[in-house]
Amino acid sequence: MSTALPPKPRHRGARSHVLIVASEYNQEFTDALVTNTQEELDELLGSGRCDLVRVPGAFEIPAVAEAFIAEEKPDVVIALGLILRGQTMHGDHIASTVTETLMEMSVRHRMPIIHEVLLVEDEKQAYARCIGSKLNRGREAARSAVRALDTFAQLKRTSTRHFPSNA
Ligand SMILES: Nc1c(NC[C@H](O)[C@H](O)[C@H](O)CO)[nH]c(=O)[nH]c1=O
Ligand SMILES: CC(=O)[C@@H](O)COP(=O)(O)O
Repeated sequence: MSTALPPKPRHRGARSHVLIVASEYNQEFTDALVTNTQEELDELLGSGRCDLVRVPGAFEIPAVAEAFIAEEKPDVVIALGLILRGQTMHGDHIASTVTETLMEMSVRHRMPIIHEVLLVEDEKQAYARCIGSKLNRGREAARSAVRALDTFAQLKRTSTRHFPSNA
């Protein structure tokens, strides 16, 4: 287990468009994830556009993110959700298919998609990651998004092979 959040990055890029897609299931925890992500983004990015879309459960995150990517072309997507392991494998199935789909989308669109759709054993683990400050995955998501934005912006500036519109 990681016991420390990544350090706060310093954003060097231009105004960015961030899209947060967050599920509502386990709402006490997912609302806290959203709030922590938004607060950290405000601090790190300052200006820029940040849209928030809520969906019923984690399973709905990839399809809605895909639709918004096609329509709105954000610079980065942050996926937030909380899957509490139940008595069956249902939660595990959701977690693995969401993980695989988000990765596939990130590679296909060549854009950063930050994955904080958490799979936890119990409410204690959920509290520590969504509400507590030490392991907060909302804060972590925002920091990862800002770092990824800078990495992709740098790549776009220098690469004409991967981004032919630079040529
Ligand atoms: N059990 C959890 C779910 N289940 C709901 C699914 O994500 C989905 O909405 C449903 O199967 C209809 O397609 N979702 C979570 O986000 N967290 C859970 O713990
Ligand atoms: C309904 C769900 O998605 C989830 O809570 C599954 O729980 P369980 O595995 O106990 O049926």
